[in-house]
Amino acid sequence: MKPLSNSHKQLKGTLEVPGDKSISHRAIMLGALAQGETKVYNFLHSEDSMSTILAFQRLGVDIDKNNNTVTIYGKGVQGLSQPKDSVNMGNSGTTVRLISGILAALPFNTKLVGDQSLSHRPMDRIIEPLTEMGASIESSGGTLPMLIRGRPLTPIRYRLPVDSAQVKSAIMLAGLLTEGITTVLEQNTTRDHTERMLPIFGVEVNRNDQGIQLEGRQNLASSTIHVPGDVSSASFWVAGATITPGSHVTIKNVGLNPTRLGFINVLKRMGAQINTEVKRYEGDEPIGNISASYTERLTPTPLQKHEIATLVDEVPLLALVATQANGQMKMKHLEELRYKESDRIKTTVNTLKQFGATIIETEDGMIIEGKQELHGAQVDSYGDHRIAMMASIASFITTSKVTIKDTECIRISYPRFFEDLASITI
Ligand SMILES: O=C(O)C1=C[C@@H](OP(=O)(O)O)[C@@H](O)[C@H](O)C1
Ligand SMILES: C=C(OP(=O)(O)O)C(=O)O
Repeated sequence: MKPLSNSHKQLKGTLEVPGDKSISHRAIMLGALAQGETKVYNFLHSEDSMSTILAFQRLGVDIDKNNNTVTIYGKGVQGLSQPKDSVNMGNSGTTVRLISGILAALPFNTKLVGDQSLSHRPMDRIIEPLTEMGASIESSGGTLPMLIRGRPLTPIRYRLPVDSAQVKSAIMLAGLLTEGITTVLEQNTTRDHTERMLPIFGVEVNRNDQGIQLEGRQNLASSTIHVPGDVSSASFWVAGATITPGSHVTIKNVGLNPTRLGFINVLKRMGAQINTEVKRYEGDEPIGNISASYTERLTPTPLQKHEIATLVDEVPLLALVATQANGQMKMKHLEELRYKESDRIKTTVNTLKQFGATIIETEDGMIIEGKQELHGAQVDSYGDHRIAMMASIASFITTSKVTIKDTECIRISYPRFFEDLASITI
């Protein structure tokens, strides 16, 4: 139980958020496939990113972690070997989906398992294209546990039926270990960290109207990765400052990759006072600062289908912000939210309803009435880190105390969330 009494308090100050989760996962994976020593700086120390380190250690790769600096002693693709036991993916969808692309093409068998939430999430979205490449994957009902019998694959040209960077990356990683050219076509742009990081390890990736193409069996050279701050973590402070009177926050050294900026773009469209400034590049990733100030008048705006993937993890927060906009906000095209750590359409609607919001669930989204005064309540995190953090931010605008059941799950992506919150609460 976490009690939060933040009514009449403000968010003020400057902070840095921990390293990007998506980039941290990918740095471990590509470092493990490369030949030689790869250093990863500002690695996200969290349960999800640890699931990736532990998985590659189980596959025979030596990895040292010293605070937020990780050293991977890659021995090339040959450095990976059959694990003695099943490998636990914990709560991490990114770990299981990306690693499956690698394991499908390697000459040994691996059984992947996960926690209760992950065991309910759909894996058919990767089983289907990988099977088309010739993979042998056993799973009952398209969920974990999954037995992957690795073998040589054939390349494919695949049009993604869902806007998912995890599916795209799984196919690219399988293609990387497969003779020939693999092509992935997207309906809408999803986060492109895999495409941006592969060239840093010496792999050529072509991106044009023909899709994303890569030639398999290219050797990866070891590299150095500096992970930017996670813009999804920064979004909690951006949302908090935008809706809480008197607030102003600046988040420094955060990733500003355009495929991740949907939440900030939608907030700006609603009239929010937010500035972003790219200061430098690390590898091919833009890094800079974000500042956000309280905005009294926010105007609702419809969400476009093509922008959903660029804000997919920020929807619970966007719904909270929408309760403070002047009018009704309809959010559609959100069916992917049903397949996250919780059914985030349901859990967002239930949580905001408990705070007194007028909000209804629709098949593919929600309709939110604004502007509403919210009151305190005791709410459940549903074991979902993003719901727990959204409810914590809500405590700044509720008229009374918010208590959140099970905030342990925040360790999945942002272990020092409450320390950072305290540092900018006045
Ligand atoms: O590729 C990634 O690192 C991620 C992709 C997204 O999932 P989908 O690919 O399922 O949309 C996102 O929700 C997740 O937090 C991280
Ligand atoms: C959906 C998320 O992550 P994953 O799919 O990796 O579990 C998330 O972090 O919100």
